[in-house]
Amino acid sequence: MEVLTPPKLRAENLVQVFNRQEVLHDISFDVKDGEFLSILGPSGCGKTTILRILIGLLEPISGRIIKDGVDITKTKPSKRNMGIVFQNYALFQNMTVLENIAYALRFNPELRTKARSIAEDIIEQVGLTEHIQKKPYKLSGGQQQRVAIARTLALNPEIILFDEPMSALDAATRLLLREEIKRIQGKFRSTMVYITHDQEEAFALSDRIMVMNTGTIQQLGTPEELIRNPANQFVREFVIDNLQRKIDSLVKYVEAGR
Ligand SMILES: Nc1ncnc2c1ncn2[C@@H]1O[C@H](COP(=O)(O)OP(=O)(O)OP(=O)(O)O)[C@@H](O)[C@H]1O
Repeated sequence: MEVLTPPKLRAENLVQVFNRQEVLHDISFDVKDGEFLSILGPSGCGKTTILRILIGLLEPISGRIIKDGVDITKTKPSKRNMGIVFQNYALFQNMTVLENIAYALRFNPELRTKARSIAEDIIEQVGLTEHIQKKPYKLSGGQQQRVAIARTLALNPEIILFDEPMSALDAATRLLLREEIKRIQGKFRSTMVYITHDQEEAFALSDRIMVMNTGTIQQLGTPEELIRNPANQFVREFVIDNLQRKIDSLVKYVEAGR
């Protein structure tokens, strides 16, 4: 007999209003344990608002957040066992890489006594050992973002949320960091929710993609389902046509070099 376990995370009928404008219209979705789910959509469609509600920085006007079957809608962010990686890294510039990570651990009673060794271990795992005593401003954008990811991983959260973590980086660094995130997910098996407006990034990283526009879910499916069976005109244009244009320009570029 199949045992029904609740999803790792469930958003139920979320509604959000800013300045009397409804920006999220009855949003419901599940994230499975160990899944990499991207939320993909154009600027202003409500992606960051969903993320802020998931982590507890914002209370929805109505709707619930359920983690492992437990209602956490009113639980403080620090008690949700979730981590977040922001687009601007949010590192302390006056602290070294090691101090940045160890500092995050100081607030966790179970981890604080082992802060230094946990920090050193995680820094090694993301390949930053040679930079361990450097201040963030001495590092490239990609390296700084790896420090921010390491800091989140060090706290061993069950769920990691990413808010457009690559948007400040150049194309080559984005590719490298994308590989790094994929590797980290394979290794740590954490559940990840990743916000992006970049179709290629969502397709490269995700088990499933939730496509949004103007505060509504347009489609939620695997990359293959989206390609084979786009739910509507918006998904066709925003996702499929954009990807096709990228492929076409790549082909032209390669042919021009022959
Ligand atoms: N604190 C706020 N006060 C007023 N309006 C807000 C606030 N936060 C977001 N909004 C509005 O809510 C809508 C959704 O914003 P949100 O930041 O969630 O979109 P997004 O998809 O993450 O966009 P982007 O990719 O540009 O960050 C937008 O119209 C935005 O202007």
